Amino acid sequence: MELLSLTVNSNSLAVLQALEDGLKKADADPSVKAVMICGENGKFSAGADIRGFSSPKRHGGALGPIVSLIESSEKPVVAAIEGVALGGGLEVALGCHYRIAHVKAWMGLPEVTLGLLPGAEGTQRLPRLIGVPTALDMITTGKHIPATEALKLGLVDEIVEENTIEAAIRLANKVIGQPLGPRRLSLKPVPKVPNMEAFLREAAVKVKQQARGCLAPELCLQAVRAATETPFAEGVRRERELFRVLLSSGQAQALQYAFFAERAVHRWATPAGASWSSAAPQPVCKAAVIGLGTMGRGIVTSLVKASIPVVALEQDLEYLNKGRKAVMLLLEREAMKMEGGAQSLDFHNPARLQFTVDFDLLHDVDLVIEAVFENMALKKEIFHKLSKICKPGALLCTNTSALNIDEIASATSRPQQVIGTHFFSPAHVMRLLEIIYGRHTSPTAIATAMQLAKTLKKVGVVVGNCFGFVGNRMMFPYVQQAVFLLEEGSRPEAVDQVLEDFGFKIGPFRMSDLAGLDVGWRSRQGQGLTGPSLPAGTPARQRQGQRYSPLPDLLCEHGRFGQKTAKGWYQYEKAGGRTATPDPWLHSFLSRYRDTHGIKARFIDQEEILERCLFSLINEGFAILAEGIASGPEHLDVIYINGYGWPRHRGGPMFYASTVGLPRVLDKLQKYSEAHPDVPGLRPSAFLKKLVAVGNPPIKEWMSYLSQQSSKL
Ligand SMILES: CCCCCCCCCCCCC[C@H](O)CC(=O)SCCNC(=O)CCNC(=O)[C@H](O)C(C)(C)COP(=O)(O)OP(=O)(O)OC[C@H]1O[C@@H](n2cnc3c(N)ncnc32)[C@H](O)[C@@H]1OP(=O)(O)O
Repeated sequence: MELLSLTVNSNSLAVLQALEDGLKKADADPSVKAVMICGENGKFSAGADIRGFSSPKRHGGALGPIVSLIESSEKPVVAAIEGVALGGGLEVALGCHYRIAHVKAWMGLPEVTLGLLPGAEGTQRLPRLIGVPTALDMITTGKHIPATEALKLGLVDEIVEENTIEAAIRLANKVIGQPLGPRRLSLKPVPKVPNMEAFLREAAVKVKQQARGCLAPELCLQAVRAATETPFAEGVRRERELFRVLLSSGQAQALQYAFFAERAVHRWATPAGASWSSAAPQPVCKAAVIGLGTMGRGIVTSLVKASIPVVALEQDLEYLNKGRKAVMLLLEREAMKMEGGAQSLDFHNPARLQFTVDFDLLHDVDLVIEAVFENMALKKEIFHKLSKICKPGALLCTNTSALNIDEIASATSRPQQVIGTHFFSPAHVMRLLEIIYGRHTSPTAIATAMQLAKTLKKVGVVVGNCFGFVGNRMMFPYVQQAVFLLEEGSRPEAVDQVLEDFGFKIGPFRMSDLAGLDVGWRSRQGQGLTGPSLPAGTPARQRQGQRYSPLPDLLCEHGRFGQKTAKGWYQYEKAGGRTATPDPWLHSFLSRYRDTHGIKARFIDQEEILERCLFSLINEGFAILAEGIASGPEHLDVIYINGYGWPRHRGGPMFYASTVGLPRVLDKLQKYSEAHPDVPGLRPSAFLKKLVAVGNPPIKEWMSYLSQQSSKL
């Protein structure tokens, strides 16, 4: 026997044991001259079993000593990397003396995205191999890189287009007898960077800024710093120490929950019994987008990037030309980020992207996404037209953030093919796609929309039809509380600061200025909450017996729409400016408003701001679950992480509630509700009360406490 081949697919304990046994056997057998390590089924390894980290039987630090064992082998060890080599998988490869990869393989150390750091000596070996700046970037972002880039960085020795294993065996045979010392990464010095200390200091500031309260990137940096300051063995000790800190942090649990939640939402189901397991998607070979406003432009860009031919339609030539210019600009920018540039997207080819004002050109598309503004009458008119023009079987999607899917579907002769696809702005960037089924939507339509999400590299989450669906419905009470807090004595910058310190990318007032206050104003006018249709004599701060704040309406009446008018909850340097500055005008406006309404301003502490905003949002989440609008808390959490800037390291609002403890959430809601009896959003939901009454079960058991009958769908 000249060569021993070992397979290492997932780093389960059994695989690790087999790896150790194999290596020891190879070392002891004089007929073995070299060792090749590969994966099974075309994949090297996706790293440690993530579920193992939360298992009570977890086996701490099991992989590092095996990587050392590989490296210290007296016989050359070659890694044959196919598919992926991630996390512990790449660390195993780093212990090998040579690495050879298939051209289509991907590599990375994504532990940071799970709230951890590479815990099998990867933070010490990678900087020695590819240098500190690149290693630090890979370790603190967790990004996956293609084999071609890995070759350029020196992470692999060779890439092949054909059989990786045969190529690895050839390489192993070639290097038999060559000295192994220079191939052992633990013996290499870390390549020098001019002024390493200044480099690391600057990197630490950047990492901290980007982490927004997430611990793992900072500790990753500390581990890499140890590689630059201490001998290998000391660095490994430091890596283990930091790994243990992260492993026991709540953040790692939240991030690992988020990892599995994003995969769980693929397995969608509706209360009527339709599900991913029995529904098959229809192919989408050609699509159309109606409306080239902000949303339509992003959606067209997304489709073109996913290589789906698109017909883009506007109401007249003026709007069409404006939309075309904007789409072309977006596509040029996207193409510049891609390897093949504009050619790879081929968007100047009319077979790939066609602009028109002629509805008849939609006769052969497989899917239409209507993205006109939020006006029910207009949407119904368009859907009526579509059901006459589009071929039978074409999926008719509406991009709406709140409107009733059933009412839109009622304008067509084929409601089973009508579905809501709620994109988030900018639609070519944001990962979330909320997919809303109506009363008549077919399982095939849902499966096709989910497949579309995957093709567009988005996370599709299937939800039921109600005002605001899941995301915006939970957002309403959150924003409402934020505004009530201003009435009672707080300021926009104070509220935003608390929520940004919690980890939100942007607080509710900065968000409102960015989105435009006029959007909500139009919607409230449509609902008769403000504007000319409001009955005379309606109290300023009450609607249907409930507390209402006219503050956002008053700002709109003053022409303060946010960034676009240079004034909103903040002031900006110019119309369209991005730098929010607290506005003295707004502060005195708030004082006058309180005086007018006889409100005595009080100091509101950070705890109250956080709890009233977050717990009212969470409370709505429990109501949504109880109504069967979403099939589990993970769905709500995935929506919030990917669409609303919720800090991923807090796992989403429902996971966060589970970490705070449901009894505490309930207690606080009860307290705030007693203080504000005219605010239904603070009244604890029946489902939350039930979960507390049954003893605060773990999040994965929540749905089992809902009886079938409680679902309204
Ligand atoms: C080591 C012994 C185990 C005991 C633990 C004790 C720990 C102490 C030892 C410390 C050593 C540290 C070692 C190391 O530094 C730490 C790690 O390696 S952490 C893991 C790092 N790896 C990753 O983050 C990869 C995660 N996976 C992915 O990115 C993707 O899944 C993929 C591999 C790129 C494939 O993508 P897709 O083709 O799109 O497929 P899916 O994503 O849908 O996945 C399919 C299916 O597989 C499940 N899965 C994937 N990877 C893992 C994994 N590493 N552990 C567990 N499960 C995994 C995924 O959840 C899907 O299943 P589903 O959820 O749908 O049922």
